[in-house]
This record gives sequence, structure tokens and C-alpha cells, in this order.
Amino acid sequence: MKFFLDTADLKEIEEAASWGVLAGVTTNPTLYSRIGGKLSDFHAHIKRICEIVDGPVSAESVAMTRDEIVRDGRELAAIAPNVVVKVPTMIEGLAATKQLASEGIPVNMTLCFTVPQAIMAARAGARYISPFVGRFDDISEAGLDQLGDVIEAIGNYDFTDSTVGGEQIEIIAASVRSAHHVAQAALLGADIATVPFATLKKCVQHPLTDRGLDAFLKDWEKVANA
Ligand SMILES: O=P(O)(O)OC[C@H]1O[C@](O)(CO)[C@@H](O)[C@@H]1O
Repeated sequence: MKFFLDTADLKEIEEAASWGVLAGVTTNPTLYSRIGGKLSDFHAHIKRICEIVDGPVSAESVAMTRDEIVRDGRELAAIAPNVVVKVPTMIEGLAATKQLASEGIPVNMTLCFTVPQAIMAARAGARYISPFVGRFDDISEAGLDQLGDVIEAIGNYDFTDSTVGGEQIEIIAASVRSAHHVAQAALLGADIATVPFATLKKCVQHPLTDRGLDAFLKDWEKVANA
């Protein structure tokens, strides 16, 4: 499983990229607004992220009709070769995805919650599909079970004929809120987990690692003073 960072914060992206584990970034309108982003700077900001990250960078269209989404998608894709256009899973989004995919523009279908939505996204030509985990948990449904169902269903078919350039569709576990979500996403076989910075940090931490490190350092002091 690959790690994407789920943020629009350049400092977080630079820091995570320096760890050597970052394979891509996903942004969304909420994440951009959280860093105080302005509409007029949006394209420049995505360009900056694309320069930092050696991998796909998802930038979301907020348009609601197929024509507008396609227009947005073309503009976003022109920012950098590693831009992936994020499109909501809805009828207009499917139609736009079909068009963008036919032009060789990779699409990440977002706000995907169910198996039928995921299969339709794949049929329309999505290169990435983002089933949400945490938002199911928020409404007391098992987000990880839903993720598992999507992975299993997509795995039942060969969608390479419908994605950009005949590439393999990748499932991005999205709306990930904890290291437990990350672990389970990997066990379920998600291709990618897109993870907020704080959660990514938690993924490398464990109290037994800290305790073991303390003990090693104390014992090494004894060696140094012997
Ligand atoms: O439910 P949350 O934590 O807001 O996460 C929303 C998810 O939607 C996405 O836009 C899907 O890619 C991600 O940025 C994020 O993982």
C-alpha cells in the first residue's frame, strides 16, 4: 500500500516528503480553505504541491455540470503532468470522467461510498476511486467493511479497458482518521491510503518503540561510561 498525504499544507507536504514514504497528495476544497487558501491562488498552489511531490496530486473540481467539470479538469490537468482531477461520484461527474479519461486526463472519483458507485466510477474510466471510511463511522456504519466491499468488488473485474491508458485502477482509502484505519486498509488490500499529517505521524509511532529506544539509550550510556 502506498501513502498519500491528505492536505493542502505545503509545510506538511515538504516534511512528509522528506521521510521518503510519500507517494502522492490529495486535496479537497475543505483542506484548501483550512490553510486560508484564496481562489485566485488555487492553481499556483497546486503547481507548488506538484513540484514538491513526486507522484499524483489530486485537485478537486467544484463544478456541478459535466461541461463545467470537463473545463475545470482540463485547466487543472494543464497545471502539471502529475495532476489528477478529483471529481465527485454523481451522474454529471461520471459523464465528465468519461470525457476526461478519453482525453488521457486521470480522474480520482471522490465522495464514493458504495460498491455500485465504485463500479460505475470504474466503468466511466476513473484511474483512482476514493471510498470514504471515517464518514461512515461518523454515522455509526462500519466504514472499513464498506471499504473492503469496494476492494473486493473492483477486484472481481478487469477494468483496464476503461481507465486512462489502460492502467490499473487504484483504490484510495479516504477519510482515514487513525493508524487503525491505515492498518485495516492495508490488510483489506487498498492500493493507497490518503492520510492526514497527524495520522501519518502516528503510523510510525508506538509506545513500545519509545520504551525500547529509552532502554537502548540508557544502556548505551552505561557502555560509554564503563
Ligand atoms: O472525512 P474527512 O476526514 O473529511 O476526509 C475526506 C476525504 O475526502 C477526500 O477528499 C477524498 O480524497 C480526502 O481528501 C479525504 O480523505
